[in-house]
Amino acid sequence: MRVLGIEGTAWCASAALYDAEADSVLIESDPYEPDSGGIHPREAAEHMSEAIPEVVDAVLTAAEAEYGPDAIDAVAFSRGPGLGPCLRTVGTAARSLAGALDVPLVGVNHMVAHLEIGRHRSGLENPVCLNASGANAHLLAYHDGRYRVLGETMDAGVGNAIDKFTRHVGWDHPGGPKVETAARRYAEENGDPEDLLDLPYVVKGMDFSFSGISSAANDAYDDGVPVEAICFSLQEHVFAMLTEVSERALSLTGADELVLGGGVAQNDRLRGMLTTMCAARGADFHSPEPRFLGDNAGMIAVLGAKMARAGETMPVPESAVDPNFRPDQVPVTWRAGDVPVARGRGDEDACGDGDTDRRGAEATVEIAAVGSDAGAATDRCDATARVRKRRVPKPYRHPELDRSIRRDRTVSEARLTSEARRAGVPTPLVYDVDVPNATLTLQFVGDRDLAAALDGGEAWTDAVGRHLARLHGAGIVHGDPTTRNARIADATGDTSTAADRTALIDFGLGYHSGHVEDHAMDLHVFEGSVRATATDPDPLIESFETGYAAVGDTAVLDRLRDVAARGRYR
Ligand SMILES: C[C@@H](O)[C@H](NC(=O)OP(=O)(O)OC[C@H]1O[C@@H](n2cnc3c(N)ncnc32)[C@H](O)[C@@H]1O)C(=O)O
Ligand SMILES: Nc1ncnc2c1ncn2[C@@H]1O[C@H](COP(=O)(O)OP(=O)(O)OP(=O)(O)O)[C@@H](O)[C@H]1O
Ligand SMILES: [Fe+2]
Repeated sequence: MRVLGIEGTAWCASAALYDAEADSVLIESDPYEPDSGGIHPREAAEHMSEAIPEVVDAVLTAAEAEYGPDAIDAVAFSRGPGLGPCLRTVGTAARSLAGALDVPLVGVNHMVAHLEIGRHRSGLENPVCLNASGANAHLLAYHDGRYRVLGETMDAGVGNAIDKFTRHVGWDHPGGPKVETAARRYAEENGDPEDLLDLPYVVKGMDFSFSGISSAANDAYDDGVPVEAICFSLQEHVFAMLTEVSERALSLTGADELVLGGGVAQNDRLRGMLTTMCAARGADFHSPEPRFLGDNAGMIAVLGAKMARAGETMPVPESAVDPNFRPDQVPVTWRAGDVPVARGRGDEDACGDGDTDRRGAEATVEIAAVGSDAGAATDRCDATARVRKRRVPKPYRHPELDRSIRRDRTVSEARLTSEARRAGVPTPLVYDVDVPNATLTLQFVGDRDLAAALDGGEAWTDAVGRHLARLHGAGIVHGDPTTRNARIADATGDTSTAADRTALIDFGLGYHSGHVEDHAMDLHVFEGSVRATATDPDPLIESFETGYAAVGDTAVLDRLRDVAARGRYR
């Protein structure tokens, strides 16, 4: 099968020919380069009108020269997300070409194409995918016929966040490559600088935010901080955030493969951090070659071929473009029969057979009976046992950022675990806090992570809802309430209520806030983790919300709807 792909969601007018038998890809692209500032939608659309026919013509001519008049078996195009006027130009071109050639039409989701190209090029079967592009940033994993969004930016796309800073300092679009060059020069000239600017580092579960860091970088520039120093710190913070959430996604799903995609994936420092993180976890990492990273029609043609083969062609009347097309709206029929990536790791038995070590995304956890050395094998996993949780240094992170993150999270985890307990939320007792070693000694709670008991676990999710409501009532935000950060006791024969046998752990991302928005974000994180790992998430989410409503403020549930709707691409 040979597919002609067309891309033109924002800046890159591109056409490609994918020959599936030979696995070869020919790409012709013509980028729009704004004279000043960022992308102007009207200018971008004008560029598409001129450039799309030219790149399509070039590819079609080359195809027919090589394969004759029947060179093309299908036409694939980017249906969204992207800028409406650009998408419409591409859609019109694709429809008329499919009509003229009398071949089927395939409407491709641009974000799914960014991730599928990594899977295709690497041969990795079931990876977690980090899309780091201009207008987007999200983590995706295949589960039950869809790519689920495990985490995403709460505001700007990662490239746009960087470009916002370069516009402020008067650099041409795109700014990302210039920041990379300036940061590299700064590192070389200063011999791996020890100091970093103190910029916002915001992760909430597997979601993250860039709006604060763009503004802080602009302010630093206005205050006279050298621009290269800002570029260096900006990269260290932004890419560490993306690497941290990727590690959380691997940990939550139990996956051991990661692929990277999108224009920002061309950045060496980002690729370096992800390589280091994956190596430390024993996971495989792949990032395709640069021509498949920034927007390009090659990835559209490759996914188009997979979709066409699975019968995912569309009649012209149904082929309208969609500027807000989300990756999780796409039925992933070309992977039918694949096992879900989200296996859930919580089914490891933390108490059995001397399995005393656990490894989360951030910390190593050792379990020990009282009186024995932490780390020694034990069968005493009851409430008298202790866990020693140590936040290990992360070699991918700049050492100063790493130190401050581990210290701050250790301190807040100790404080908030105790405060939550005083507010009536079951949490472990805190026995010891060793700040220099980022180590906590905590009471052992529960028998299993909730992640391992989700099937039919409505009573447990109801309990988590109640506990979060009580926590929020006390002005505390958990910050990372996933199914791996709730422990349940179901093997004790205990007849007390599920709420009494459900405990919250891991308050390291917690903080004080009475804001409805912050409380709603906690609910959003929990529901995201249920959706990512449960076979049948809806009843679990329903009972979670019922539990929350029974104890807490229903305005938070109303705001949750807004938070979920806002996690759409701007
Ligand atoms: C919807 C679609 O139109 C959009 N496309 C898009 O954002 O273009 P993409 O090619 O994936 O990414 C462009 C971004 O990638 C950044 N970029 C390119 N090279 C970079 C580098 N070496 N370091 C950092 N950022 C880089 C640019 O600054 C720009 O913000 C998307 O995929 O979100
Ligand atoms: N107090 C505790 N009682 C029983 N088990 C615990 C306790 N603390 C941690 N664990 C176990 O260790 C695992 C990792 O701990 P924790 O979540 O605190 O670390 P983490 O590195 O932040 O992990 P993650 O990224 O998975 O949230 C938990 O999922 C749980 O199984
Ligand atoms: Fe893109």
